[in-house]
Amino acid sequence: MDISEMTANMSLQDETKLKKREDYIDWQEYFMATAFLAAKRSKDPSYQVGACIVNKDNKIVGIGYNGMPIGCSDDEFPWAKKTPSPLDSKYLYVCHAEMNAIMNKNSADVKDCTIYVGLFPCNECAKMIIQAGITKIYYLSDGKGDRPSYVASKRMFDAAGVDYKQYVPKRSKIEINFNVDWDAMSPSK
Ligand SMILES: O=c1ccn([C@H]2C[C@H](O)[C@@H](COP(=O)(O)O)O2)c(=O)[nH]1
Ligand SMILES: [Zn+2]
Repeated sequence: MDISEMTANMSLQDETKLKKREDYIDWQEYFMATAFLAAKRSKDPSYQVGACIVNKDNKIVGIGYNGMPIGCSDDEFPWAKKTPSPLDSKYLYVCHAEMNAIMNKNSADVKDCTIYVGLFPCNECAKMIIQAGITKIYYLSDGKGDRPSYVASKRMFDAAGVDYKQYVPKRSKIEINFNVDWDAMSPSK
């Protein structure tokens, strides 16, 4: 056997020793990160909320973020909170992330699905979640939890048997780096 054959055999042995990566993101990290990525599309200057709906097969069936309805320009409709007239604040117009995720569904329905959200759902979203048949919620923050709207959400979820759990992330951030050196990733190099 010459040296080139030996080297070829060595690398073949090395190849067979290759194990799967260990630092991959798990399903929950993937779904919550997807919700957070969607939130980055939001134009709301105060709260960017994302939602990701997942079925029993771990397939994503809907994604949404808080934004103005179709045809209602992000530049023309208001983003203000406190205004003399309610017509000049965002509240009468903005579609919430959960509602958009449900409306954007790519499956016949979202029955028995799980929704991942950055912020605990408000009462209006709670109604939509219940009516859509979603049975589980993972939320990251319950930051507005003491407000009546959020107390009402919990009351409705408890009555309707919708399970809600705070998602505790394993890591504080997941980075997306578009600057990948694909050649350096090849194990044969
Ligand atoms: O369940 C919810 C609750 C709120 N949002 C969105 C709606 C708004 O764009 C912001 C909240 O703005 P505030 O001025 O802090 O009330 O968050 C949502 O998408 N889902
Ligand atoms: Zn809402």
